[in-house]
Amino acid sequence: MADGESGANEQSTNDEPILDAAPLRHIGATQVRVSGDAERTTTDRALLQWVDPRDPELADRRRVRDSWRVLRIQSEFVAGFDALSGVAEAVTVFGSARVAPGTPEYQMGVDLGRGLGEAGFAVITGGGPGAMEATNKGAFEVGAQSIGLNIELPFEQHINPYVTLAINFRYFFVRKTMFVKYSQAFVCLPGGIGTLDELFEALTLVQTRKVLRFPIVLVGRDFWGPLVDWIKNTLAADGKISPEDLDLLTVVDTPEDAVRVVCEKAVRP
Ligand SMILES: CC(C)=CCNc1ncnc2c1ncn2[C@@H]1O[C@H](COP(=O)(O)O)[C@@H](O)[C@H]1O
Repeated sequence: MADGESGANEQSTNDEPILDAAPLRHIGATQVRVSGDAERTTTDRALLQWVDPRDPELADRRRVRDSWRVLRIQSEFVAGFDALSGVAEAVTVFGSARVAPGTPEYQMGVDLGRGLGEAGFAVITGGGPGAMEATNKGAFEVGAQSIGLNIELPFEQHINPYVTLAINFRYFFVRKTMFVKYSQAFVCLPGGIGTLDELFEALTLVQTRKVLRFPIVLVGRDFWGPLVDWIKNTLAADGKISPEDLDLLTVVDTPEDAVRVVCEKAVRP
């Protein structure tokens, strides 16, 4: 039987509640499911698992499971909408999971969270460590709503302790919808593949005008400059994007500048 399609594996992730939306009141509280099994499956993995359709038993099992899976996906959307419906003005911040506390990059996240919080925004992050934690910390310290949209991962994962509203998602694509739907702007701190994925998803939505007037701010000119140069000198020069698409990104040097750009460009009620 293919990994991720076994009843035992399904059991291990699906007995748990889909999400915990109750506010966390204390630093140190966590609401995320953890597992000591480093190789446990995840719901996303089970969904995307390839199954040999020439094996009639497996193919049949997949057909039935995938049909029912739709209801689980639906319930995750419903629960996410429900938990976040009261969020008024928010900014989503992306950034590396690997930034260590005490470093200048971590401090940049803290300053960004503080600045956004002081400007009246709730802050939404992926709820994980590194830049996510730093940003939630800054928001938390100034009493702003500090939201963490956590994702089930195949290894042990804790939501960071500075989140006041924690939501645990099984499906990446459901979680990504929430990042966009409940914020007025995206700010990207330096990051890796996860951050780039989130940045380019946002860019695509703005470029195709699925999302209107949605500033995307990149903090750290040294880090982001070469990527922006490549976008300009290769993508635009080669006609793969329009020259005006370059205006979709704003690169700044400091968290203070990022907050200023968000305040200038985001649509606020
Ligand atoms: C130590 C470690 C790898 C923990 C991973 N734990 C995570 N928890 C929550 N969101 C995450 C995590 N890893 C990646 N992401 C998502 O991808 C981005 C960071 O990925 P990266 O480090 O740039 O590529 C974040 O904005 C977040 O939304």
